[in-house]
Amino acid sequence: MSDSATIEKKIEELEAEMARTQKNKATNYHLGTLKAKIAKLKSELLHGSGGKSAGTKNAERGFDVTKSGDTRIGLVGFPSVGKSTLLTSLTGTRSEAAAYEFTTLTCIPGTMKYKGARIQVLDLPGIIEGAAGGRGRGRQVISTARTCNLILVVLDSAKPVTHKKIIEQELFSFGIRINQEPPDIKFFKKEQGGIGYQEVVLQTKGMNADVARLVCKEYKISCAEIILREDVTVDQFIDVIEGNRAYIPVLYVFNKIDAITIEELDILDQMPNYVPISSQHKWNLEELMEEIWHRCNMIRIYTKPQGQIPDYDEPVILHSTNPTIEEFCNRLHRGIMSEFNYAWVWGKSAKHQPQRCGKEHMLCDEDIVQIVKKV
Ligand SMILES: Nc1nc2c(ncn2[C@@H]2O[C@H](COP(=O)(O)OP(=O)(O)OP(=O)(O)O)[C@@H](O)[C@H]2O)c(=O)[nH]1
Ligand SMILES: [K+]
Ligand SMILES: [Mg+2]
Repeated sequence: MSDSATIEKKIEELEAEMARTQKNKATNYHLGTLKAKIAKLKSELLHGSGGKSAGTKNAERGFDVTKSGDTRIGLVGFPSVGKSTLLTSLTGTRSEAAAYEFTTLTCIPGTMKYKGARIQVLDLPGIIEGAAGGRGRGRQVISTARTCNLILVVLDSAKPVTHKKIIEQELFSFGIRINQEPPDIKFFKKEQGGIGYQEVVLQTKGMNADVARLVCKEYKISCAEIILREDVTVDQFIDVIEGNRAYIPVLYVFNKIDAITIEELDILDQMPNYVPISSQHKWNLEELMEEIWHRCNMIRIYTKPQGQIPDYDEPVILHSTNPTIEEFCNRLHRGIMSEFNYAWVWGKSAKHQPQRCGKEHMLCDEDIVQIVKKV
């Protein structure tokens, strides 16, 4: 048996053992150890023993496409669901589309402009079950997906919904955590002093000091400080120890709605996080772009040169994770910060119109900013 087959067999055995083990207080520790063992083996399967996590090793590179624009989104899905047709509809960049599977064999980038933002869209080869484990170009596809700010999981409306689960599983096993925030856990290794464990919030999902120690033991960590600041699962704790998880929002795109009945469409329409479209007929693309805009968490800042009206055509795009004046200046052009004195701000973030602000001030969508330089 090959190495990977041996590991897969071990994982299967452990998973079977987990399924047999009743969930209760007495088995909690045992389940924690099993989970840690499985996580470790899976990581070994993906990255070879030594078990370093996804994305760090050179061998684990995605397609070599330079990042451009204000944000990056990736099209991930089974073959022939219409990813390339969608890229062409959204960006105007032609990516070959055809009725046979695996038409696209590499990553094709395009750019779509929306609300003044330049959004890089990556068309990717189709993936199938087992992609993360090394089938086809799957690993390269998912490595590339890890570099995106948003993943569009493209589905064929007429195909079984199990496809969605399979794609999610593939992303998951490559360390991508979809539509969830990184858990609020502080974890760092120390030179000595054993395992320090603190709960800031009452734990109700299986975590406690003993489970934490058992999991650490599995990872051969003997000295570390652990502070749980929210109610977390053992899996979330393992994610933090493994490190290198990518927390990425996902939007589900149901394509080819022209091929289903109105009744079927009504059902799809009620699902959260879904946008039904037809990329071929360009149906509902406006709603899709609006949803993309929301999930990319971008904000538009208009610049106002002294004595002139603001430039509404070319907003500066910031990510709402870091919407400071300093970031705005750096986006305008490097070097501006050395001349920065203060800024006038109009809009939602200003307490009065305009407000005089320093570089730490947090901006809101559609604020107007005028930079005043040192004299
Ligand atoms: N009816 C219908 N067919 C579509 C739609 N979008 C794409 N197609 C068709 O579906 C087939 C596959 O489209 P592609 O764009 O090549 O799909 P893909 O996901 O890029 O496929 P791979 O690159 O092979 O993974 C083509 O025959 C398209 O014309 C749609 O909205 N409705
Ligand atoms: K195709
Ligand atoms: Mg394609």
